[in-house]
Amino acid sequence: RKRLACKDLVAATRDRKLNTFIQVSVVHPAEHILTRYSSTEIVEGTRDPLFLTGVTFPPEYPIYEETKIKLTVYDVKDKSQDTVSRSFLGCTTFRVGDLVKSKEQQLTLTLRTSDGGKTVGTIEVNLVKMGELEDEETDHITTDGQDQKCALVRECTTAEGISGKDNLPSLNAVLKNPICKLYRFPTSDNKWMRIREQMAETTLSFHIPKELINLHIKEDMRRNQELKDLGELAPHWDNMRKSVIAHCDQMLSMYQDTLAELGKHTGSSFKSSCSKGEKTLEFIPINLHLQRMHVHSPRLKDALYDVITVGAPAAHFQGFKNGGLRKLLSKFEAERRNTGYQCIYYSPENTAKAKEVLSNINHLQPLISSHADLLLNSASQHSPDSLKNSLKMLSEKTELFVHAFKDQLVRSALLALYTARPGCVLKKPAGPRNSAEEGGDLQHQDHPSQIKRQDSIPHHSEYDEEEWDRVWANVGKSLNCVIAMVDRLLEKDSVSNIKEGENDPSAADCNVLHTGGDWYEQLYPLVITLKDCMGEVVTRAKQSMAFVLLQELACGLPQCLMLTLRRDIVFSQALAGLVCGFVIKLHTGLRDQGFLQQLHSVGLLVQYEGLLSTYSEEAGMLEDMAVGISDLQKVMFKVIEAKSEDFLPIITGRREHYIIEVQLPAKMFELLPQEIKEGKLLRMYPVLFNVGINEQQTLAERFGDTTLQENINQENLELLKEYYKLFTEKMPPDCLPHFQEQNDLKGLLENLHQNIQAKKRKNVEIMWLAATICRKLNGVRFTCCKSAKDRTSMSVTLEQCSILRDEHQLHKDFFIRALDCMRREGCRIENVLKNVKCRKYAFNMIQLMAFPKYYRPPEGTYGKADT
Ligand SMILES: O=P(O)(O)O[C@H]1[C@H](O)[C@@H](O)[C@H](O)[C@H](O)[C@@H]1OP(=O)(O)O
Repeated sequence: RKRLACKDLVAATRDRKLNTFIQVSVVHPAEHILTRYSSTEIVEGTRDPLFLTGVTFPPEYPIYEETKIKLTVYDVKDKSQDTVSRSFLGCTTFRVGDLVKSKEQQLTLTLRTSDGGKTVGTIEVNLVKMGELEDEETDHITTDGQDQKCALVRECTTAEGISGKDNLPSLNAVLKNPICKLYRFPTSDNKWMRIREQMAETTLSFHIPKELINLHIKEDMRRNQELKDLGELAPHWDNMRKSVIAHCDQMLSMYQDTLAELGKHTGSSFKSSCSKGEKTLEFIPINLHLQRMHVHSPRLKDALYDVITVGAPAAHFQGFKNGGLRKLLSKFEAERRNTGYQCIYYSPENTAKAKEVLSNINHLQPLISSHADLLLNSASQHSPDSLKNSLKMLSEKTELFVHAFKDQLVRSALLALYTARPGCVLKKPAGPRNSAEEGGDLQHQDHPSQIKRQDSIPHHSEYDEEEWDRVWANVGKSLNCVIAMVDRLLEKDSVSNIKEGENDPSAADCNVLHTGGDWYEQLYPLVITLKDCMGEVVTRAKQSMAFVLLQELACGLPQCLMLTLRRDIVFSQALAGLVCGFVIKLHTGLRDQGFLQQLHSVGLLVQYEGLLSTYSEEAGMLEDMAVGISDLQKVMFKVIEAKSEDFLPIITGRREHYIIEVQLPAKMFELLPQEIKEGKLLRMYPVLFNVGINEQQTLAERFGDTTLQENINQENLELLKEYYKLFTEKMPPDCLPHFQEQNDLKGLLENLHQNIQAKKRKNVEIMWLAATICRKLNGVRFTCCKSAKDRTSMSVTLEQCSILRDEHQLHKDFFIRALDCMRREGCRIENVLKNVKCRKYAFNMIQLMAFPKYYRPPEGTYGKADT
């Protein structure tokens, strides 16, 4: 065991009890400058203080044998003040080399007054190691007296400290600038547990938004082109199209500008709380970090607890004057449906379908075309096996293609488009039709062709309804011709092989030369016909679907584009967090077969704890956040083997459907179950529970409205129950670590249900229950407030200490001390510093009075900070 301790502290006035802390400073050999490095917590009312907080030196920190460490002990007079008033008690200095080379790696030093004269106590210095780190080259220095203890740790704080050696490259690509803190807390049986708290930012904060914006640009450019390719339209529709394209182009250049700005960004990979409102950083999540607690307790296996902390995904630059996405989207949809516009109303489902059809076309057409070329290639090589294979692929893809258009929407949109062509005069309006059936409803104000809205889409006497069926069926027919021809060629080939083989075994080879050209020539015209027929279908279907999109855009310009932008911004922030959570979870669960099975057979639970109030602006943030999190359901993950040293995730897809490919080095990829290796898409189950805790929430409860929070919690409880149901259906009954756990989970869910129903004020029990359920279900935990700085810090530290109490036997008398230690000297105060360049949580007394008791930080750690 290795540590460092001080003893028998002397106070200026004999009868005064001491409130002490130790400040650790470093004297670099070359510079001879004293650099304040860190401090322990304050221990009150004793000359034999017991310090729980430790200090760590990152590996890149220049510490050598000649480096000197100065330990200064202070007595705190009044810590309630903004600047803690303290008086110097004594200090001592030692060389790191002396400690490292000492017997048992321990030094006992004398604490002296500043003039170097009077002895005021002693300090004992030791090196300590922690759990799994034992093998690593990490020196730990702790201070420890009979009763006075303080841990100083020299250890790794690169991602290695977070990831373990095996995971290094792929996690290193993602986690950056880690900060480590060490604590030692007593257990209820008077042993010591060691806790390493870590916090790291992630390159994904920028990488994911950039990838996403890139995809939006491509998607929107394609859509703008599709609008242009709609062909000739009657003046009414043409003007509409012009206006839509002008707006869309403007939007596109905004996305391009944002991407260019983000491209210039170098340096740190996190967006600070102060940059929330910056236009160019709109898509970047606020203050995104991994918060990890590594517990090493006697006789128990080491345990890791991760929480991703991030500011609520919200469109701060656009503001919250009119609320957030939840309200804005439903309001917009209602307006679009009810107000008369000069366009056709398609439901959101139909619009989504149109986008899906377009995306299928764009995906399948080039695929079919390349399979058709491969078929011709096989024909020219006269290779029966490869001919069969190419035909199989071609048939499969063509069937998918034909299937993609089997939709009433395409049919009705073709008619609608027909009526929008120049010179179309509708002679014989048909009887009223069900607009839902048709997939569209013409909303008319002063339409040139005199269509009345209530008439829906009328039939045009000259419109040949069957034409589409013919064009569409031609694809199938021409594929059948190709199949028949291939069959014939193969049949002929085998017959001639037998005949020629009977005469001369080498004749089969000659056959290639004689008939190779034949195969190609005979198939070529049929393949061209297939491509032509497909081209015909593609042009029509694309135009009809683009016409549906034109309606969507035209119906609500410019709000609809602003809403898309807002949703993209919020989604981008949420996705960056999710990808970070997924990557880390995958790395930590790589050797847990149960988890991996759960991942591919059920999917991943992602639980968000929201601390936003339902009052004023934060209500708007919560509305944004709820939609952003729910939109994550559209995301699927896939794990792939990395082919290079670039391990960053790759995104493909479009707004309604994204696939994130996470890359693992070969060695780690090998550990995965076959299903995941084969590229099975992994589903996400995001849930959000919010409990406002601050003074604004008090206002909401007294004078405002809390239904937003109640509705969100209720809806998400249903989602959580669904996930649990799936989990019990798909996983073997003994998959949970403890046999009791199944029942525990049921009880916890019931308890959560009751707490949500209870409508109690600031019912933080909801958060604890939801988080516990998430941990038991192997989920990814998130904690969010406006900027993930103050309230989030209170919540994650409380969660950490509660876990230590409930799962690791933290001595109950030390619960509050441990909590205060973490808040005063832990990673989260560093997070505050990182964000606002000041070590103060941005709370005042009045605010804190409104907080639930355990969410209040210790005296002296909060106050006015310029946020
Ligand atoms: O990290 P937060 O809790 O969202 O920070 C709040 C803080 O809770 C509040 O007391 C303070 O007045 C500020 O509004 C903080 O938000 P910032 O986003 O300004 O850091």
